[in-house]
Amino acid sequence: MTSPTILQATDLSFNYPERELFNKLTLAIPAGVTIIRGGDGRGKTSLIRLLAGEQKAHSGQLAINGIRLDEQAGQYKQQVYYVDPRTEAFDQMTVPEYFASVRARFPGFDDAALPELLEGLSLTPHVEKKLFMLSTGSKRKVYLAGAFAAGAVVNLLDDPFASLDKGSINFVCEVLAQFAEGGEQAWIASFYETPPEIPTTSIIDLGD
Ligand SMILES: Nc1ncnc2c1ncn2[C@@H]1O[C@H](COP(=O)(O)OP(=O)(O)OP(=O)(O)O)[C@@H](O)[C@H]1O
Repeated sequence: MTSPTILQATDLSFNYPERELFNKLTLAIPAGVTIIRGGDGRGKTSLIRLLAGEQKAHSGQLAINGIRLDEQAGQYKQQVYYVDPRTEAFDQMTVPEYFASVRARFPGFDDAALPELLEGLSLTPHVEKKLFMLSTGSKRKVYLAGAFAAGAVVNLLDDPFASLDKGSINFVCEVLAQFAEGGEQAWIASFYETPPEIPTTSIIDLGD
């Protein structure tokens, strides 16, 4: 059975002045887990930012469940969970305050999932800290926990294993494996190599 398309990209073109990245790229991303794989500098981060609506394509169209970014940007972005791992925008929030900000954006936020997510990602000792006090890995784990709880239609995870301990990587694999089993959410994660532990619905290969 083929899953219905959640995110449709049509004829997407995007280049940096000295680097051609995407030329009329068309993608039909279904529910489940889609891996963006590619070597250094192949454009994984750029593609994630384009799909999130954070980076404007030079031409082409994006739509989530028929809602087009160029026509209804607000409604398109309301369906997307994406956090730039380098952002300092949430640094002054505690972990619960960060989750409250995610809850405010996504009506399907799953409060009941939080204790298991915090435990599985070894975040429990850090919950009262502000984000700027956390290590790079712990901060990334807070953003991942936010994604897993948010209930967004489209979830974009840029290199979700980066800076994570082995136990947390295993936990991320387990959670993504659950999301791979259908549902109505698209999980789009970039990796240098396709992780064999995660059952994938589709692969976008940007080459080596
Ligand atoms: N703001 C920018 N201006 C110009 N070139 C850029 C910019 N951002 C990225 N690039 C270049 O575009 C290419 C793609 O970058 P991108 O970060 O999307 O790739 P990536 O696959 O995520 O790479 P990596 O795995 O190394 O993070 C790289 O060659 C990078 O140097």
